[in-house]
Amino acid sequence: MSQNALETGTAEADVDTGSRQDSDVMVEVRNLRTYYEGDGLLGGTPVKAVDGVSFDIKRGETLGLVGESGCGKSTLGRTLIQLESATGGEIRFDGTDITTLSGADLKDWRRNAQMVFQDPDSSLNDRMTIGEIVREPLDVHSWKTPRERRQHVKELLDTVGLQREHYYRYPHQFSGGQRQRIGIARTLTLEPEFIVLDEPVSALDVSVQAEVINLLEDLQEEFGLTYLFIAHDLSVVRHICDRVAVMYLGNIMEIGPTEELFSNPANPYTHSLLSAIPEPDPTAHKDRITLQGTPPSPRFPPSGCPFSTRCPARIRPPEYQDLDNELWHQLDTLREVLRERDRTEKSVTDRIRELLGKEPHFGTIDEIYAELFDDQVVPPAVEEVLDDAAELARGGNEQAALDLLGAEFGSVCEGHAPDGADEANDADAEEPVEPDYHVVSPSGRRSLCHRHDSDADYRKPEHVLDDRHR
Ligand SMILES: Nc1ncnc2c1ncn2[C@@H]1O[C@H](COP(=O)(O)OP(=O)(O)OP(=O)(O)O)[C@@H](O)[C@H]1O
Repeated sequence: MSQNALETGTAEADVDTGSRQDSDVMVEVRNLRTYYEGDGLLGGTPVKAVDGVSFDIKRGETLGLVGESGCGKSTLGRTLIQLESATGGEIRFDGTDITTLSGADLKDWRRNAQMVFQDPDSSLNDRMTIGEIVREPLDVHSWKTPRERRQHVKELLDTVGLQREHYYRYPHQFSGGQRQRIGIARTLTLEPEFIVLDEPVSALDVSVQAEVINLLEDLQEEFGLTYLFIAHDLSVVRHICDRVAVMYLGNIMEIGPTEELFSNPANPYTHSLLSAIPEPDPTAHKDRITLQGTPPSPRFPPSGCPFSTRCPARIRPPEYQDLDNELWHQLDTLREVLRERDRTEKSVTDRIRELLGKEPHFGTIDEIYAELFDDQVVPPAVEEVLDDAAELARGGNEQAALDLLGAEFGSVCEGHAPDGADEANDADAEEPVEPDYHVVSPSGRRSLCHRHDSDADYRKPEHVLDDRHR
């Protein structure tokens, strides 16, 4: 935990209010979107890597960013320091919207924000000495005299636990951990205030990871740094981060103080993610939540809540409240299977197969039904819908089958994004609209889920998830 956060004590209580007046806030992100333009083969549909996120980062804190591979963590980190251009929204650093900077202003600002990469080798040129590598940003910015630059670099080598003599050596003469230290020294040359750490220890041996983490913590304290810490390893995140943002399909699903979020998650996606952490005590009872299928393509995100297609706590329509859990799960699986087939058809390979008049290698709808429902007692009302959907699918109209199943078994989760995120994700909106997250704890922790809606009488996510394992 950062010194700053410890000293401010109560500061976390208003951490997610998004108040522009809060002088402790360094970075304000509002309705940020970063899309990668599609290529011609996929009809020019952009990849919505970051799709309308809003959050603050406080000065001196470490904000963790977690989520499955491909959910947009790196893109978000890269956009925050303008290595990627935002498609829309705002990123305010100390009040200045940096998405509007260009030319000399942007170059000047870049000194304040740097990035440490997962693979130090990618940022270390093997033909340059360590001194040259670390000094390069100073040269680019014509910082002071060459002599002062050399002196500064040698001091930095000291600071990151290397030796001054290393100045004249080459990257290949160093171990992975030392190379990451070199990358960190280079990051520090221009005395940035904000650093994006993108999986900074994932590529290192476990024994070295702790050393580099300790170094990052020491540097934060010494220089008053603010970190965005992107990581897969949730135990490292729990150790180092003051707050955590949980990302799914380009959206932030939950954000709040680390310990609280880990010990009492609110969002169904956070529950799922945390349930995958191995339990140190093998006798402890813990149910792993296995999510169905793979995350949807960020080119074709689902309507409504981004997590709706895989959410184990998806809200049911009132008439199916009492349907057997297992059967409900199988109905969800059927929809996911049909969606996957639909999505797969959108791949380049299948488009080509289609053009060549070849059949995709899918099982028939009857085979899928047999696997899913042969062991189930299916009430007549459900059976009727299933029969109609099967008929449509057999006729080659799987999208119509999906629509029918969606109309019958779908719910508010698929109809609307929680709390105004529909508007937040409206790429045509002139002004950024901040999604109105539910505040789920006195600390100001926020979560994006219809089940938190106090106007509706929904059961809490954790109760629904508990039931699934009974
Ligand atoms: N330059 C690019 N052009 C097109 N699509 C991209 C580009 N970079 C990333 N993507 C896509 O954007 C989405 C988000 O990728 P990103 O790397 O930001 O995710 P991530 O959460 O950091 O993943 P990982 O944990 O695997 O690094 C993915 O679908 C990815 O394929």
